[in-house]
Amino acid sequence: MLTLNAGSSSLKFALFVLAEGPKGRPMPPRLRGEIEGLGAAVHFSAKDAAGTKRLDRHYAAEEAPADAEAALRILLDWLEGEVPGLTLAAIGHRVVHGGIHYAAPLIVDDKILADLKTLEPLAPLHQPFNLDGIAAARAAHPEALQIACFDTAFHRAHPWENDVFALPRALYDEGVRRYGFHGLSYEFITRRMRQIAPEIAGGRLIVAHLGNGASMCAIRDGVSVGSSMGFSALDGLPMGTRCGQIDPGVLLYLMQEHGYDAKRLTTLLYKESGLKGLSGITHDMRTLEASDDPRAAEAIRYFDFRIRREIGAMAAILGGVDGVVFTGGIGENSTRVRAEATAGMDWIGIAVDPARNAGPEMEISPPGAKVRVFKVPTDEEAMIARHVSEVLEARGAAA
Ligand SMILES: Nc1ncnc2c1ncn2[C@@H]1O[C@H](COP(=O)(O)OP(=O)(O)O)[C@@H](O)[C@H]1O
Ligand SMILES: CC(=O)OP(=O)(O)O
Ligand SMILES: [Mg+2]
Repeated sequence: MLTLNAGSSSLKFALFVLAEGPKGRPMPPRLRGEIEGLGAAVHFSAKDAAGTKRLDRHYAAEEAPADAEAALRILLDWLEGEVPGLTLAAIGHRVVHGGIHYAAPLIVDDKILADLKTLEPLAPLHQPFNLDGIAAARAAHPEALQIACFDTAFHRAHPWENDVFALPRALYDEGVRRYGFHGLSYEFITRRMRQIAPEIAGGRLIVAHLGNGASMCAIRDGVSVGSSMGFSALDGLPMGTRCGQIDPGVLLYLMQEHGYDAKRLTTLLYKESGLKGLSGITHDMRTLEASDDPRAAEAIRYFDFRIRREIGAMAAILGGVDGVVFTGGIGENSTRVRAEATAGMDWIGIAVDPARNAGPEMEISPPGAKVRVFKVPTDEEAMIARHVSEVLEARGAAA
């Protein structure tokens, strides 16, 4: 089984060997890796099950894949060389938007693919690549089932007040709702917290998935009750190139005074804003942290401020907080962001211990803290693999 996870700056994958027998859960991945830094400094790395590097390639700008589609072609070619004659039972895809109709993982046929295409305008940085990925994977591996796992699924049980915008009802009925994304990551973290901190895993958790796309989720008793992302993957926190929450009056102003149309607005909001727009340098947090340009520091300052603000909002949704979890490329790796995004939050019991924050342990709050704070690596690939196994098992049981 192969899993594919096209993010806005990366293509992550894992290749699993399915265990024998009808209850065969996937073994640890035989190969896993990512093509990351798309749009910046592209790097393709892969490891085998023993953790041995199989590939570690940095691309020069002129030969680098420009987007997830080009990255997928490189990945499929490389896999073919690595495992000649590879046959796959299933390819599990992260599909960012499932709309109103799709939540549970499912086998994709032409009708479903066409339905999912209608959601492309709601997630232009992801959905087209996710769906082109399904088509390309099907062409390369016609023997495999293509199984879609939706980023919106984990949030579908949102209470009504977190599912609506205060717009006329007909728009809600049409599907203009606050879906929320990064659901595979939140689902993984929810399960992982049962192992790491079972005492609070069923309590009130605030999870910050901070990658090139960034969102936060309020989780009570393992269920999403609030999300910072909404109808599209634009709302909430600022991101690599996306604006995050914005006054809709700004959009009206740009249309009226600057003649912006939908295409121009899409480019502005999805590709030119966020950390990239504010810094004028790059969307990439590593590069911003290494820069001494004051605009880089300002962009990070705004990012951290919005996380603090959202932590306050999530705590209000939950009526208090037992644990805060940082995950995603930035959440897992940036000591600075974790420190600054929790600075001055002692009033709510949230604090990060500087030595623990910089160290290898997952728990980073001071010993005995009222609110426990963690950095936990996410694994969307493992979550996709689990869902794919379940679909295959159900199919086997039905046959
Ligand atoms: N060591 C690090 N310190 C700070 N930021 C990092 C580090 N490693 C990765 N990042 C940042 O993580 C982001 C990518 O996160 P990731 O979750 O892989 O993105 P995607 O949304 O494409 O899935 C980039 O901004 C990258 O610079
Ligand atoms: C939904 C989203 O923004 O995903 P990613 O962070 O992987 O780009
Ligand atoms: Mg991602």
